[in-house]
Amino acid sequence: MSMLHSEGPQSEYLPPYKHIQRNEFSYRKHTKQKREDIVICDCQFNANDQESACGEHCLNVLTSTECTPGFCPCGDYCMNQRIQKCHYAKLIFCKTEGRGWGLLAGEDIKAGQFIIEYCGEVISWKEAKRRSQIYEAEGLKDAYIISLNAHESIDATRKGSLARFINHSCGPNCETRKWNVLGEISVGIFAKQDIPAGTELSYDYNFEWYGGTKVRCLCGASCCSGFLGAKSRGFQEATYVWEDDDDRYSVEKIPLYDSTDDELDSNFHKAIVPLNEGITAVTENGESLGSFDTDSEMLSQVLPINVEPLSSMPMEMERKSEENEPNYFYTQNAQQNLAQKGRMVSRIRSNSLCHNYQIQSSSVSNNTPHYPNGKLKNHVKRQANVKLICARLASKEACHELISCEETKNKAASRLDHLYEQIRPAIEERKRDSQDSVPTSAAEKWIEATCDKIKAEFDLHSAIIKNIACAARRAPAPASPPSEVGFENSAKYLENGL
Ligand SMILES: C[S@@+](CC[C@H](N)C(=O)[O-])C[C@H]1O[C@@H](n2cnc3c(N)ncnc32)[C@H](O)[C@@H]1O
Repeated sequence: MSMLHSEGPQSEYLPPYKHIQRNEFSYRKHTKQKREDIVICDCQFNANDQESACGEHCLNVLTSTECTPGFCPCGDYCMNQRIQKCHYAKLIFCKTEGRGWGLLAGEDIKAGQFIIEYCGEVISWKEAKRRSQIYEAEGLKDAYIISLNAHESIDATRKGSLARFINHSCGPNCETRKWNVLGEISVGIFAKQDIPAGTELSYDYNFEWYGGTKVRCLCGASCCSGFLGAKSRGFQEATYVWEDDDDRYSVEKIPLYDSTDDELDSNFHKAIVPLNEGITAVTENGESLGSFDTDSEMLSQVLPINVEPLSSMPMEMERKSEENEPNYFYTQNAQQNLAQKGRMVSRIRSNSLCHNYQIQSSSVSNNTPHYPNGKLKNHVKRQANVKLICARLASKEACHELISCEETKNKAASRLDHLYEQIRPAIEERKRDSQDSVPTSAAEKWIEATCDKIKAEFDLHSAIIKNIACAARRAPAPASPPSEVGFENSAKYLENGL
């Protein structure tokens, strides 16, 4: 691996990370795709028709599933293996003003085109929460944890692909989409619109904000919500800044950053830059600084970096380097201006919003209530605390009944979540075309599971009411166990009342 050093004050420090092009599974094994789970499409390669080899009509493409090599009838011509084969768009790595590092399109990108996979370590949701807190305590300002599904996240903080550098915008030109790739879900970054070369790439993080200092969003979009994560419920409940007639910019209580506090000592301005296959570093004059090993472990290179503030969004930049470079680092002239970034404990939700869909995971609710003035109600869906209720019930039988109802309800909820995860890629892929993209058989299963869950919730609540209400009525009488099962006669009573 060749190393380049710069002692000049014009370069800047980038915390090192390991560059990976596949998700790493640290807490569980990568799911091995079973033969019976492989769907073989009926496409046939026709040299005169580009779309024939797994284009948009391919059965697998329609369900956001990549074809499996060795099984696809189109063989090497199959165009539906972009994520697994890392068929990424050309990208330029750059320094932005106020938002740290970013990625630019290194070529014209078409609407709908796959750009790059968001790779990192696949970790459990619990671990993601734990790491977020550690990163915050360590003073890490940038958030790189993205949600993968209801139970897992991708952490690109220490290991990741170049997608980790794509910044947030409230009016983004890209979006995340989930794809089934060889038995696992992958998060791909796709263009929402045609993106000219040199434009900064961005997507809406849909931050799940749950603490830490609020960070002002510097995306520059006209529809900017003001802060990273401002649309998330956690943020709204904490600040009430998200109202219809909103005056969110006048919320004095929200601490903002003073960029002068964030300025680093200029002696420390070095670039330790991650490099991967096909990436070439260039100076602002387009002069190549060399190419680098493709399989380097810790991709840390020290490059001279000059930084220029980027004035407008989207950032149209002049390409100063040679054409036909696959990927490269772009360096710009300018003043040092370190990112005005804030600490936050947050996770980026990748496409977890279902927009107009009726189908949604059991834990998602679109019906967040508002007061008539548009202000968000502090709405927390209360869950019955069965343990607490049981602790106050004298009858073991009553406890068993409640616990069993709760188990049924939990099973129904996790079945619904599981089903939702299966159909989510199809829903999210085609969110603008309604949920017709979900196969009828899957939709039927989903409806059945939803009914089961509603019934289980109803059963639990009626069991609670039955046991508490009857017990309350009988409280003055000496305790006597019920003789028959039935609403009146099955009264299991509270020891002390609730
Ligand atoms: C996934 S990282 C993106 C890459 C990051 N800019 C870097 O230098 O590594 C996300 C972090 O970038 C910063 N960021 C991204 N978009 C931003 C925006 N629109 N406004 C302000 N900061 C932003 C925030 O610090 C955020 O936590």
